[in-house]
Amino acid sequence: MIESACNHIPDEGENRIMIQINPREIAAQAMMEIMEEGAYNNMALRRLLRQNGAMPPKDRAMVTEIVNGTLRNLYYIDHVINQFSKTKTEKMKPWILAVMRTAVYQMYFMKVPDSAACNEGVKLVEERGLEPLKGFVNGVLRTVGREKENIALPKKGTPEFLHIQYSHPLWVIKMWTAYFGYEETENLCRANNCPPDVTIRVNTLKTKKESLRKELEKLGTTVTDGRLVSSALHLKKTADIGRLKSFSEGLFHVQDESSQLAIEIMAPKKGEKVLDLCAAPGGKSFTIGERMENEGRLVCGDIYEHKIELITQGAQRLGITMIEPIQQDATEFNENYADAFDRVLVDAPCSGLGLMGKKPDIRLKKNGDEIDQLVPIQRQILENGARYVKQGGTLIYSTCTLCKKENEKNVEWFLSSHPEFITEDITEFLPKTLWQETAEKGYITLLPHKSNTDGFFIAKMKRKG
Ligand SMILES: C[S@@+](CC[C@H](N)C(=O)[O-])C[C@H]1O[C@@H](n2cnc3c(N)ncnc32)[C@H](O)[C@@H]1O
Repeated sequence: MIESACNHIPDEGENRIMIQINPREIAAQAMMEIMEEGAYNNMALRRLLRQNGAMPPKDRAMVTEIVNGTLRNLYYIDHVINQFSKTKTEKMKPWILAVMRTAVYQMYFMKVPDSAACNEGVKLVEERGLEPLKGFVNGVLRTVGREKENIALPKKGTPEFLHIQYSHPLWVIKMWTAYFGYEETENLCRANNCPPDVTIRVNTLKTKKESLRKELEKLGTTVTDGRLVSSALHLKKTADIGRLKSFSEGLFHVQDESSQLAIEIMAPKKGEKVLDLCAAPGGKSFTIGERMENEGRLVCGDIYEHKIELITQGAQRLGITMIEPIQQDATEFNENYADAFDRVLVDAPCSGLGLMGKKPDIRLKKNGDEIDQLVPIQRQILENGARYVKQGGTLIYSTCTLCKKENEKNVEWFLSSHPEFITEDITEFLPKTLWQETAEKGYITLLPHKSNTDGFFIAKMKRKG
């Protein structure tokens, strides 16, 4: 038999060539793809970690920490580099910039000795054939290491200070200080810079919270209860979630408590007819299906065909058979749905500014222009969604953004043009710590530093009977 390279299993003790994968190189590569090629942070990371699957867990964790941390602190890091480098960051070669940024992150935010971060950075420059720039990188990084305590920052109390100190886009800081005030904005930005827990929703169709908790704890994961919703668990020190047996068995799905709360407020019931108009990748649909005990009708639409597959796969894993995934553009009216649903969810496409803690690359990829394009789409989807609600039925509007134009203003606009809808007091669904005056008026804005969730907006409206 001819033995192929694929089925040859080496004997014990047979010499094997071990290829060392350098986690710092993988991190810099991810940064280059995210910043230069516009790759999504989580996708670039996932792909590079998969391609370098031989890396031990400790190194995988290091790559993730360097990439997420560098993105989370990018404006600050660039501010530091630009203070000590004659060539400014926008003029640097992409690889040099990726190496410098990740090295400064290690020096300033991880407990990596300056000399190690600097030497490793210089090695990465050499290995990519950029030898002539070794001296430059070495010089800037050593100065950056020496001058840690002497970083000049914009004046405290200005938007520019928050922009650099907490690495959030200046336009967002200006918008938030106008909405929430300076102090609240500072607290919000600070909370966005703390690496978030992984939050999951227990699949109540398949298991109980306590038995899942025990299973996860056995693997060394630290598990704590949700703060807003009883079916939520927070996980720390968890391995790659997707590889857990409990995940493949469909005992939970990953979902922030803000999204779980939106469905608590929606309060779907067993046997009802429910429509989720912007459903992919399916998180809220899954929670709805579980709450409905898999009985009734649950139509889940999204405009993108490839995303429909995510809903189908997730529902299969979780054992939610009632879900009817469908590709459709929610801005177009569907006559078949008119007055047909007890509850309709419009979890609208939005600017995502509430996700800056979890997805730090959002800070770097938006400039605010998209907001004016999103508002008419959100309104059109709301307009159609309203027509699908039965008399006496419920309409939920939610977004994962902190932007009045997309949130409160849209609800105000909707109510002013739809006298057949009224808002519903949602206080009963909120823990006391989250009570806000607006809850009585039917809506709530979740701020990460107050609710320990993503930034999120939920409004509940009822069609008069
Ligand atoms: C905020 S995400 C929804 C998240 C989802 N509800 C969940 O909990 O997993 C918004 C979704 O709206 C979809 N979308 C954007 N424009 C749409 C449209 N015109 N019609 C339907 N879906 C749309 C996007 O593809 C995206 O998946």
